[in-house]
Amino acid sequence: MQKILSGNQVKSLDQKYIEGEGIHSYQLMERAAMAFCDWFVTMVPEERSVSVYCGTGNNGGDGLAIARILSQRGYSVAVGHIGDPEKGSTDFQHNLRVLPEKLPVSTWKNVTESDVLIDAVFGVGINRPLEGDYLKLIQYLNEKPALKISVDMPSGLPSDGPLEGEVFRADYTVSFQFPKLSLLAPEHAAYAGKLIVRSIGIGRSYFDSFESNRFFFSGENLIRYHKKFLPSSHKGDFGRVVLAGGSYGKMGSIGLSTRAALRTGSGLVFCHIPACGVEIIQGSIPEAMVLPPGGEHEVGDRMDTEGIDAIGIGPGLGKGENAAKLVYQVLSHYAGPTVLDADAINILGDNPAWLNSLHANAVLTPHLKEFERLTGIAGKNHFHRMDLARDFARKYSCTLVLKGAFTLISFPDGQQVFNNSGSLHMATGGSGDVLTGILTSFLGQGYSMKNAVLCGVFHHGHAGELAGSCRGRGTLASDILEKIPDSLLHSGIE
Ligand SMILES: NC(=O)C1=CN([C@@H]2O[C@H](COP(=O)(O)OP(=O)(O)OC[C@H]3O[C@@H](n4cnc5c(N)ncnc54)[C@H](OP(=O)(O)O)[C@@H]3O)[C@@H](O)[C@H]2O)[C@@H](O)CC1
Ligand SMILES: [K+]
Repeated sequence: MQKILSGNQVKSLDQKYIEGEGIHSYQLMERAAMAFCDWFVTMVPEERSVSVYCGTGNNGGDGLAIARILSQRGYSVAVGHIGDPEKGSTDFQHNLRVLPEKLPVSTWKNVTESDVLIDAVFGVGINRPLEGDYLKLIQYLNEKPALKISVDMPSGLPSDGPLEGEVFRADYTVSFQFPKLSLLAPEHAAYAGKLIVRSIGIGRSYFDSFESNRFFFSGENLIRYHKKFLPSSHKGDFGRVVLAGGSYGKMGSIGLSTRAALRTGSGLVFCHIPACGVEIIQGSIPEAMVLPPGGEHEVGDRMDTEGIDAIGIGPGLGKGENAAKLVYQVLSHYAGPTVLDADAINILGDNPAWLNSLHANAVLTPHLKEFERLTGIAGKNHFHRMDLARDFARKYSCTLVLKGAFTLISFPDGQQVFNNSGSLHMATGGSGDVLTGILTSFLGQGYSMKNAVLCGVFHHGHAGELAGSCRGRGTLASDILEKIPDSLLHSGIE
């Protein structure tokens, strides 16, 4: 996992690395520019004209190096600068000196129209809202219909906090080494565009001395977090799990969780559902078993948890009297791994005193709205929500999975992990029910909470990407769960 540092820490990290490796700072800048260009050439055909807009700090220095490399690779490139080049940073000036003579350089106002705009005005050094000429430049660029790409950060966006004022609206942001925190906030997605993270070769050991409890997870070494099974393993070893939920008219949700648990490899999957759902579930999922139903249209108010390895509760549950009693029973009488989702979370929000029954084996999977109902606090922005999520997991010693683009996992020890898998096509009804089934399955198979959640959230997103690449906007939650086995196989999990 990659540690996320603040914008202020970036400078010291770079300094430490440069000293540690005995290289010059312009060499690190060259690597950043090279990483950008290696990605760029896979995206943009050579016939497209390119303008690079450069500030006079190191972000602008990156921009100049990018302009040089792209021109060497056959693109027609122009540079537009803003600010006084004479007062530019040392590495900006170095890159200005080594620009090829044929490459046109002028103030930004004199650059002609081109197909692609590269924004290298400000990176992590931004420390106040844009004004004057800088504001005019960004407003002018935002009006252009060209393909827009930001270097490290969209100019105007602070690296670790909410935006104030105008920001460059990128289609893509190529961020170096790790994503800067504010690129992960949903409210900044319209400025960051699609996030690309490229390594500039700074080894993990250089991050050790920097304080940060936030990490970015792209599924690297995923196999390490998975449990190994033996050829002699039998279905009991793969866990006995219960998915509890469903109500009249909402049986599909618990069906999706159940199928997802089966596709994730659970040995035995039981459903605790109302009587009205028995035929539906048994007819559609022959591999699942149904526990004796409690109510006609609603779940029973308790269930037998003897010999059960994990419980997932909430999808389609409703908020009736039995449903609430069942949530209470599971929380207060079952100490095993428990996934609480959807209406189970809403019920907890209505009964805040029950939160004290949460425990280290419990994981909650709210989306933003459910999280708001759970805490009773409407986060001011995503930075506030990140803190609220961290504090919630610490306070109740549980794990919290805040769903969305870059799903945020908060562990009881204060660590937070942003997940990098997933696609926009997962914003469809039932997608969350699939996650509940996956998490319940891994927990039932005996994974630790941390490993179950990292693997579960990653594969859920990856299965969503695979489904989205076949079905696009027509992706259904059932398409996502059908791709779980492919995602597992892709990571080398048999
Ligand atoms: N070796 C490295 O460090 C590497 C760094 N790399 C690259 O460097 C980038 C960071 O570079 P940077 O630190 O020079 O900051 P940058 O964002 O270019 O800003 C420059 C200056 O602008 C000023 N300023 C701020 N806000 C302003 C405003 N609203 N309006 C007007 N001026 C404003 C402020 O100076 P001030 O005015 O406060 O004195 C600030 O210092 C990083 O994102 C990555 O792209 C990579 O090459 C890898 C190696
Ligand atoms: K930039």
